[in-house]
Amino acid sequence: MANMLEINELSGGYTPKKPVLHNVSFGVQKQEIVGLIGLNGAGKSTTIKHVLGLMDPQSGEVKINGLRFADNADQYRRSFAYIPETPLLYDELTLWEHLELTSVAYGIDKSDFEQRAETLLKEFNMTKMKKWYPNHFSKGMRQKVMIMSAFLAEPELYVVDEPIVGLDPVGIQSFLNWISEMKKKGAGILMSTHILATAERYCDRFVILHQGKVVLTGTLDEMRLAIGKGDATLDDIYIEMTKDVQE
Ligand SMILES: Nc1ncnc2c1ncn2[C@@H]1O[C@H](COP(=O)(O)OP(=O)(O)OP(=O)(O)O)[C@@H](O)[C@H]1O
Repeated sequence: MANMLEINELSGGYTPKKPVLHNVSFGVQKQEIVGLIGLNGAGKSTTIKHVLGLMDPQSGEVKINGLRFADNADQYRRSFAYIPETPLLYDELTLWEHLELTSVAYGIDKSDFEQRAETLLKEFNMTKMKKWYPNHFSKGMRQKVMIMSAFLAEPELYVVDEPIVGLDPVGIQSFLNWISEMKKKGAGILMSTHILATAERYCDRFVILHQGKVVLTGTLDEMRLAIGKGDATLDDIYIEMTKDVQE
């Protein structure tokens, strides 16, 4: 199956003289969750910034459905939703207004919007906070606004950076159920996380980044085969791969 998100030989970073990413290549297909994992500073967020179109590749390319950000920024942006690690909210907008803003940005019609928004508010236990402003939200509630906004858009691709840190166990379960449901409906998901036990259960494939390079990629079984340890957990594989490169 063709990749929906395609990263080809991407090198990039914050200054041209010192790239952070070196020839990174991987893809995300429809109906799969790909876990992007690596140590602090490995380059996960930098990869995500390139996918979002916030940074230009120094070489190589990033395409969503065959389109680069530079080809058509509006169309490119509308094909994905991003759930950031740190929630970014507007102090002067209520929770409901945040959701409305998302629906306008993604061109969702009013009746679809209202039905989806009410369902999400119920799922994430936020119905009674509909008219609240962000300064009354806890950290987890702020994160839920970002999550609900992304799910409201129902994009083809979800780009998710550490989504469950700060959520309570019920919120985590709602997030994981919903993301699995979106996958079943055809979405592709790129998820960066340090929570390996969850990644192992929910991701179909993994990309292990180390020092800005892809050091291993594949399903859990493919990675086990690659390191020659048939019963390795994702933790074991991760430690093995980052240890090898450090030596
Ligand atoms: N704004 C920036 N300007 C310059 N260098 C940066 C900037 N942000 C990150 N870096 C550098 O890029 C490299 C990769 O960082 P990145 O944030 O992509 O890592 P990460 O894998 O997301 O780490 P973490 O798990 O800690 O979030 C690091 O060496 C970091 O110091």
